[in-house]
Amino acid sequence: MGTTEFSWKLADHPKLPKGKTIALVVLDGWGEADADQYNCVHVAETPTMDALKNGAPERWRLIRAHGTAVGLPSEDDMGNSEVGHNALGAGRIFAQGAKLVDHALASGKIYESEGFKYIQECFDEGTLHLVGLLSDGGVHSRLDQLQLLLKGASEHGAKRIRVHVLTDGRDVLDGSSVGFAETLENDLANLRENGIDAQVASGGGRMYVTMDRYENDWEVVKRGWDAQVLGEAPYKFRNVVEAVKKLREIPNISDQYLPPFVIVDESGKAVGPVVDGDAVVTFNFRADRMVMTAKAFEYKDFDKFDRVRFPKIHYAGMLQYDGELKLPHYYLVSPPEIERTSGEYLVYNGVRTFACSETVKFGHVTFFWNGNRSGYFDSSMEEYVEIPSDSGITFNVKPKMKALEIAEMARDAILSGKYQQVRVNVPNGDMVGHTGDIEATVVACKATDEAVKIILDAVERANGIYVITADHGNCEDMVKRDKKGKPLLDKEGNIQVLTSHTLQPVPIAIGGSGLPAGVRFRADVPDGGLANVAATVMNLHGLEAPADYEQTLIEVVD
Ligand SMILES: O=C(O)[C@H](O)COP(=O)(O)O
Ligand SMILES: [Mn+2]
Ligand SMILES: [Mn+2]
Repeated sequence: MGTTEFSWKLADHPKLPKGKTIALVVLDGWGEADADQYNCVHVAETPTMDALKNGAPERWRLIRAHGTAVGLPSEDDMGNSEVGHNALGAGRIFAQGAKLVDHALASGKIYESEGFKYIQECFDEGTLHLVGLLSDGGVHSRLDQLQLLLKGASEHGAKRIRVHVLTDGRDVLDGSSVGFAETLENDLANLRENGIDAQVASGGGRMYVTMDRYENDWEVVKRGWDAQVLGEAPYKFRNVVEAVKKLREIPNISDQYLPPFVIVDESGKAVGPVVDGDAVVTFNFRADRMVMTAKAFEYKDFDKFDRVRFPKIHYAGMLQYDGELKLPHYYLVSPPEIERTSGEYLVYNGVRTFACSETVKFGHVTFFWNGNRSGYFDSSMEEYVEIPSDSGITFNVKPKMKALEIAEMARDAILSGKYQQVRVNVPNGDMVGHTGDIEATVVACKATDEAVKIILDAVERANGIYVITADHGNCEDMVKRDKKGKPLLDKEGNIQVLTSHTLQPVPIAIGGSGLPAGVRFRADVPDGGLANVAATVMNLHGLEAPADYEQTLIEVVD
């Protein structure tokens, strides 16, 4: 077999010119669904997006954004930002964390990993702490994986286990945390019957405790640290089911935002603070919302908040969360090796890139886009700008978020003539969609559309090209439905609001005054998905995509 030497240099596209400015816009959580009153894209005034859809059928289409198209275990798995932006940026489909963890647990290989052996060293004398999101959402973690890990760890020598739960209600229905807590309690009771001292030790809602991302608000991580490590929290309960039920009674408190609590014994003492000699595993496989906590557990020098105590522990992540920082050092399952991403190719092929979003999505168009790698490939060729997000609020309060600021930043970057790729994420449809506030989500969709308009106007002025797409669905369907698509009602006859992502496809539109005539979507890639976008964009930059990238969505007809 002959080998050709690897080169970062890409061949020129035979028909498309180099040097065009491309605006690459990802509308977070913006899928395509049938029109009804729970489809906020439909309800909102969205003239710009409507014009793209209704204007040029050969330059607007739908692409797949969930399930196997983005490396998830099954077609029942909704898409999410991590796998979506990984696919968009890398141009290929990688088996993702959810799937890799499934395999490692099923084969037992997880227990042979260096990471597991490292935490196992603490099992004789210390406690094993498992910290993570308690739901079957499959976006950051999965309950069945936690269950297997609990069983496997006890079979591999863990004698004392403490679980620190984060309630969800964002990737799953609000209120479902009670059921997940009951299931977990039941599993831990079974372990206790088998002589393992296993209990829930602390908890809190994922958006208020521990799972912040991109350093938006370290207070969130601190609340988790205080409850999990120090055993201190404003609420104390004897068991997790009671905790979740009682805290949900607080007005305006949902699963996502439960305040931190600790479980105490009959004398009021926390049952599971983390102390010297313990092992800690963060069992989420998804990276973004574990990086900050991983730093708190791992870094000796740390100044983001006062940890009060920094116990000598053995810490491992379910996966390694940041490939560049090698964080954490120990992990139970190797993450997908997402290399040779489109961003890295571009810097070797003379394409200057500008990437921007607000804090809550900033890492999506940088870190996720580049294969879960922080930092620049080449700072002389790239500029990443983060617009600070509002913190300490739920985004239904300010549903316009920073869409306008992001669009203006993109506009200025396009008009500056300094960049050939201007890449942004507009977060509103997703971030407001997750609150379950339908009225606010309609406002979010309108704001998104206005942002797109600003960017398209700049593209026209710069004689550039636009590629408008999304990473997965969310705001286009805000109600839980039965198999026939009919909204499901709860016992009181109210609709069940869907705070999570969806299984819907997402739109992709191309155009702009700089788009050469004759460029259109091919008809022979009907199953195209997010991973086909990278080759498409490379073509629009006048480059052929690497041979192993998923095929381009476009052709040029004479
Ligand atoms: O982390 C979150 O906010 C949700 O679990 C998933 O949303 P995202 O994948 O759009 O970030
Ligand atoms: Mn997203
Ligand atoms: Mn989301």
